[in-house]
Amino acid sequence: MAISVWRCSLTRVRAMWLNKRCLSLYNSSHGFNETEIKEKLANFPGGSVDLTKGANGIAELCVNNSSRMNAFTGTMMIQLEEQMSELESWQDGKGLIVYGAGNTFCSGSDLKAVKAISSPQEGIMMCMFMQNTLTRLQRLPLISVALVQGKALGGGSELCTACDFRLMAPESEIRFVHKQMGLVPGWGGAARLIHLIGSRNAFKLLSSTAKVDPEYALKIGLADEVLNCVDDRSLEEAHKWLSTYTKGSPAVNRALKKVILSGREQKLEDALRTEKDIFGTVWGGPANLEALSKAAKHK
Ligand SMILES: CC[C@H](C(=O)O)C(=O)SCCNC(=O)CCNC(=O)[C@H](O)C(C)(C)COP(=O)(O)OP(=O)(O)OC[C@H]1O[C@@H](n2cnc3c(N)ncnc32)[C@H](O)[C@@H]1OP(=O)(O)O
Repeated sequence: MAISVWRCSLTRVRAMWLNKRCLSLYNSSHGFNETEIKEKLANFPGGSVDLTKGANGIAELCVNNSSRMNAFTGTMMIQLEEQMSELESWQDGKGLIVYGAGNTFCSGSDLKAVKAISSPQEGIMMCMFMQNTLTRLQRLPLISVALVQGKALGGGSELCTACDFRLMAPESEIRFVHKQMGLVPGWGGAARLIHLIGSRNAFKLLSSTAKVDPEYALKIGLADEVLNCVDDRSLEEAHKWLSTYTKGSPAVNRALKKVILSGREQKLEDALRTEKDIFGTVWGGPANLEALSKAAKHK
């Protein structure tokens, strides 16, 4: 009995490890040493990244370092990565809301930590670590939405581009300030921004470091909705907005996200084949059989 439990958990750990390797961009073959960068990041503590998984299949991920406008310390970067593993294996999950504590979103990486990680080699390691994590966020089998209140700056603006959708509260702003810091985005924000708003608009935002307010974000397709509320009520509003898209069973929602991801990331022929495979996982499944038994009419 004990041996079979041990074997089972070993298989689960191995599956999680393989899953993570598949979903990430960089591994040891790219010169990436995750253990080394995690040891380095652990030297910069403070704040937390808190995950709450709701019984309705919607999780909330809170970037929480309010005395520093929710800047990412080293330990928060590690926690964000760990929360991705938790969400990847959440079979009942359908949606995710990413938001910041204390009515602001996130002011990027903690400048105190960044100063201490100033060699290009270490910078690249941190960049690979965060690209891996944000790529895993983007590839979660959940519909993800960033709730931007207050400011999303630097790495914070990059974080919000890793979600499927962005909701902006009144008076909020998204700002790619990297150029003013003598940098370019490094957490994958430039590549994702181009996909979202096209290279001309992305070029303008990155080179001007302009503040993007909710109305302009909506106009260029960076935001999906401008909310009416601020404070705690905006989280409620975000739940309501997301619920329009997460109706139905977790299995169908997750399958839907997978076909969107393959269409987004793969060549057309490969995406079509993936779509066929995913279709096979829901055809004749419980949700499909239930809908057929009701002889649904879509009036
Ligand atoms: C690839 C990502 C990229 C990288 O790491 O390579 C980055 O993300 S670089 C970081 C980009 N972010 C910034 O440069 C933000 C700098 N901060 C500001 O511009 C302002 O603080 C602002 C606009 C976020 C807020 O201004 P406001 O006047 O409303 O508040 P305070 O300035 O008084 O801020 C309160 C408190 O928070 C500390 N703070 C804010 N941001 C950071 C940060 N990124 N790292 C560390 N600490 C931060 C700020 O210093 C204040 O603390 P205090 O002890 O009172 O000085």
